Amino acid sequence: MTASDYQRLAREVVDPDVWDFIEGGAESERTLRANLAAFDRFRLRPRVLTDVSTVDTAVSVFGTRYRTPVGVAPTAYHRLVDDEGEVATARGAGAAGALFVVSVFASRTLEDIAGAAGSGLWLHLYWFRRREVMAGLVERAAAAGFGALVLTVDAPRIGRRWRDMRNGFAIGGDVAAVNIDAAVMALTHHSDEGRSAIAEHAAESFDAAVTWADLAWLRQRTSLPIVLKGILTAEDAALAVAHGVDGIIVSNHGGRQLDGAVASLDALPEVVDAAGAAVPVLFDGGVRRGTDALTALALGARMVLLGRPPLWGLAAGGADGVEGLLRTTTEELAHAMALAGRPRLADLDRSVVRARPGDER
Ligand SMILES: Cc1cc2nc3c(=O)[nH]c(=O)nc-3n(C[C@H](O)[C@H](O)[C@H](O)COP(=O)(O)O)c2cc1C
Ligand SMILES: O=C(O)C(=O)c1ccccc1
Repeated sequence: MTASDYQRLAREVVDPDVWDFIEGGAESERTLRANLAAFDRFRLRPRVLTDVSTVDTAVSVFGTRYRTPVGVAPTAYHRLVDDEGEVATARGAGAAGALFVVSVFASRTLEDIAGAAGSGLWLHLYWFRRREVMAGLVERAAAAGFGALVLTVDAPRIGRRWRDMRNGFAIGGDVAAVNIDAAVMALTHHSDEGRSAIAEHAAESFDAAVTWADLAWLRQRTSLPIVLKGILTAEDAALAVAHGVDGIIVSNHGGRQLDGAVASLDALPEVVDAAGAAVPVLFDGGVRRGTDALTALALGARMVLLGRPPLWGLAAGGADGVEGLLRTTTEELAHAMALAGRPRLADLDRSVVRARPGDER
């Protein structure tokens, strides 16, 4: 009935090393915990007698309408938890009318995923040293009907995730990043205790030298909207707008990158203020309930994305599990909107929330 029910069911069926990979964060996992705790420092200010007989959760981004502002964040290798992988996720998200951001490390082809999608898909990219690999992906994404590109900018290298390093975590069996040249991917399958194959692969293949100026290269290659994922400061939000990006995702990568980084929710207001009305600001990190989504939307997010919860849904029940997880969270949001006296997303603004008494800054 709730995300935590899916989490409990998923834990029973997922391999323990894969579970650590999904659930874990970087280093002391302080930012991972902070993402969740941040929501508890806000309280809601309900209004009454506003006619909440119908509640509308529909939202448009880049000209596409979604039935819910709760979408799926990019997460790698869905076949680790379900044989159909991203194809099942796409079916589930489509049935819920939700956005699905497909990871460049998806374990099904972009074309198969697009064939199963019933709602919008965006493609996430890391900046690879081999730019021809990126160029090829950008072309395929456009041909397959993806609606935007999401460039993740908080991972010039992969965070130190002690759980994965202790486990010698590697992508095993017949799971693979099938959209990327096998030669680029070889390292990902080599398991060695004390090291994470994913981190080693990234060190080889990601270009840590990219800067704002390089965005022009990507801009030149596509007419798709470009969204930067992993912005946590007003300074970088202003630079993003100045460099012509079309959207921003406030994110600390689910606490998997810079440990000690600000909780995602705490970064949201300054990014929204710096971006102004210029570009949509989306949000991820720690959203587990409808009231969490309501809080982030009230602080200015156009949409909220879920990282781990859809993987719980997928592991627990395939496409139906993803759909159920998204529907449940959306119903919780609609319920909270009704009880808060704000039946439309356009009614959500900062007057919906206040700091918990004792936590005023
Ligand atoms: C298993 C897993 C894999 C992920 N893979 C990617 C990825 O390939 N690219 C990316 O930008 N973010 C990736 N992320 C981060 C998510 O997109 C998202 O930022 C984060 O999970 C949101 O936090 P939440 O899990 O608290 O909802 C991954 C997260 C998890 C848990
Ligand atoms: O981005 C991540 O969090 C992540 O886990 C990952 C997965 C595969 C390749 C690179 C990073």
